Amino acid sequence: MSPERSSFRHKNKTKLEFDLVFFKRFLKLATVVFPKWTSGNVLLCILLLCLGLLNEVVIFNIGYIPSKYYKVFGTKDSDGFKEVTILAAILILSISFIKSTVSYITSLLEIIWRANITYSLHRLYFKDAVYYNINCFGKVDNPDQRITQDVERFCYYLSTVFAPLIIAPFTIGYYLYKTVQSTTYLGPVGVISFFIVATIINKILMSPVVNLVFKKKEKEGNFRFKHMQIRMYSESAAFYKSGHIEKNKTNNQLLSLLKMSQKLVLREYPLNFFINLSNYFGSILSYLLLAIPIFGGSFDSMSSVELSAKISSTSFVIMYLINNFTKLIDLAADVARMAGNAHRIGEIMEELGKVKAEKETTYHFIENESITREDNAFHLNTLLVNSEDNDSDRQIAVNETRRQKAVTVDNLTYGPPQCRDILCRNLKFNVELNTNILITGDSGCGKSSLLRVLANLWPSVTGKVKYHIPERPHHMLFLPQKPYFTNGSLRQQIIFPIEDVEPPVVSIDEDRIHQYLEFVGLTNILNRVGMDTETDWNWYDELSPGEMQRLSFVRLFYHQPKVAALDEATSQIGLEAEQKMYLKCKELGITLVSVGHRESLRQFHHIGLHLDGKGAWTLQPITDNIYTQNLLKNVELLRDSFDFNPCSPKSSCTSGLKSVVNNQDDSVTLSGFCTSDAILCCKNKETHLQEGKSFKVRGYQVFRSDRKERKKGVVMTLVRNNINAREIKTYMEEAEYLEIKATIGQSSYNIVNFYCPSDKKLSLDTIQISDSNFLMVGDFNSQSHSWGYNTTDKRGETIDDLQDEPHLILVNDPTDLYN
Ligand SMILES: Nc1ncnc2c1ncn2[C@@H]1O[C@H](COP(=O)(O)OP(=O)(O)OP(=O)(O)O)[C@@H](O)[C@H]1O
Repeated sequence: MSPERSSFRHKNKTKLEFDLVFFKRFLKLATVVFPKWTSGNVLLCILLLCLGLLNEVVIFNIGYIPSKYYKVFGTKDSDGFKEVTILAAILILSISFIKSTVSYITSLLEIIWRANITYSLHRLYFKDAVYYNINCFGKVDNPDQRITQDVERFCYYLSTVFAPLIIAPFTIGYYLYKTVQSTTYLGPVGVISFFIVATIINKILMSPVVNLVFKKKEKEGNFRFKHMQIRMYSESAAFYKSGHIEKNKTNNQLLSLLKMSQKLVLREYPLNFFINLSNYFGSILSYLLLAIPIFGGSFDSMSSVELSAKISSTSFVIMYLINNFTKLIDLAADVARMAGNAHRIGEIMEELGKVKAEKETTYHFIENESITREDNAFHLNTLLVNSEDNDSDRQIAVNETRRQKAVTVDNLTYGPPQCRDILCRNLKFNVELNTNILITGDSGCGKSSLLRVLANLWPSVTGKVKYHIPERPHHMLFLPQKPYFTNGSLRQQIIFPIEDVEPPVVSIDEDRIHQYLEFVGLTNILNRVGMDTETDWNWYDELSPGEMQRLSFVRLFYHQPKVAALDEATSQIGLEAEQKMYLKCKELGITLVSVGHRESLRQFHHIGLHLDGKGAWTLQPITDNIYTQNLLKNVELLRDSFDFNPCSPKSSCTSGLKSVVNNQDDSVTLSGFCTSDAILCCKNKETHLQEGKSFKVRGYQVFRSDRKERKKGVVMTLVRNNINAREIKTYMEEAEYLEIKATIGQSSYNIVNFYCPSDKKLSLDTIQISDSNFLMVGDFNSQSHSWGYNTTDKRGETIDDLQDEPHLILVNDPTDLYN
């Protein structure tokens, strides 16, 4: 939150005064400061009260010591002198003990109160990401400063005024009684009237001070924030050589603070003037009060000696009473500062309560549902769905899933909180395990915002997000656009957001962490800082942006959540590293919801969600990923280069591309080979070749299966001569296929050339699908929405099912439907 924004938030604020609102807030704080009557805190206050009273008694007696010395000196009473000296020594010891104990208890109370208030604020602040909402959207400025500094100042001023305030009723009561005894009603009435008038004037003078203390605190926060900003982004600022601009901006913040401080001291001036006036007026008030009976003739009957004695005794108690009242008036300045701070804490407490309540009303967590395979499958290559599509059947097609659902986004409309802009309307989709989703769209269209809504950071306008998995790090983890690191050791960064155990447990995790650090290329960091060294630096200053992203991936690999939301999590690392990270996620079975602009990300995702930023969206299977494009290109090359069978039409030679590609690490290499100028392999069906009749293509090895009874011939695969290939299976019972193993570089690929005439059984169960590097090309004589037909027939369903389990990817050339 920028300082400008924080001051904007306060433009419409009502004036904060020493009024009812203050008393309400103060009472609320009192319940936090004194949670129970029996708490140690209350006992300390009682002890403080007792010591305060004792202090008054001792001071009172010390006041008599000089007169006692006069007396013993006057009578040359040496025994009396010793007694007075011993008494004086005891009183001095007592007062020293009492005063230092009072000071100790006051400081102790200050610490306890600060702890109580800060813990209470932390409880509200760190609950359900309220800290995020209050910092981004809350209506109070500088929450951090309120919690760290204003609470400290409030407790300091409270502890300063607390002891005098609790003792005052007792001492005032005692001296009132004494005054009544010696002066009848005149003394007390006069002193109380003085106090009432002084209090009213004080209240009038204090209110603007309270408001200015509040505003000064805000300016202090803004000034500190500016320095914090420079501290956090010093390198970026230095690149811009922006020292002079930042100096001006920081000086402006300082100027604004100084102006406010000036205003405050100016407003404090009349208050201090009145406090001093009250003090000195109080010192002669006793004589003014005595003047009334003296000049009124009440004491006319007394002799001058009696009158002197009367004046002496009466003025003594009145002065003591006045002194007690002026002590209270003296506190006015501190009370004003305490009130200013109390307003700031009270306000943030109220705001935290509001934000927390709002969060609780928009929280839609659903406990793990039992999910049957039947109702949870997702047709990967299902129909394209978009926000304008009102055909419920088509939408059902998308939502009709056979995979395990992790998150359901149901009719979601969202936009920035407290803002009328809508970023996306009526969004519907499921996040399903093993189906990666890529969210794309222009900058500012609401991609990250969607993740914010998924993470319950932003409320939805309508619709909801349902979680079918718990929102815990090993089920669902978010890697935000700006990587986050807490203070602490390297291990603590990796296992975050789980807390480390003290001392760190050396377990199998240790090996895993080392492995992952090595995998992402961060062993240098481990060597530099060690695993458990408590660092006192800021991780943001120590790591490069790319390293921060790599370290975030170590965190991801460590937790291995079922679902991870990655917000441009690879934007600072190269394509090769990006591929490594994504493939590792696949290996670890982490389903990804990624936000990103890079084209290279498409290959790792199955569904694309595109947002236009104006409310519209489209959800589309990603079939034009890199592999597909390369393979389709390959088909084109194949068509242009060869006509293997002069008897059959050219198109049947290549039969479009209805293949099933197993998307594993090395497929990139395979697709690379396929797109190279040389065609490495190609397949054909219905060769029209007679059994045993020789057929050669220059530069290629020919693998074919012939069948006597099929005039049209069967399947044939051609492989470049320089590739090591061998036939590993020929199947001819119902459908017919030929499987070869081709070794390219370090990798081997199983390539199945498949053909099933329409009158034959599909026989897919006879095919052994290997874990990786598996390519199946064929004509299945079947129809499915998955490859662009309007209907799905039985065979289509069977083929849809085939891809599910081993996570095959169906690649389709939509322009060649018939074949
Ligand atoms: N805290 C916020 N308060 C108000 N508006 C916000 C806030 N955060 C983001 N926005 C606005 O919401 C819109 C969507 O922001 P979002 O961060 O989702 O964009 P994005 O699509 O992820 O963009 P990019 O690709 O640049 O990261 C933007 O117009 C942005 O200004």
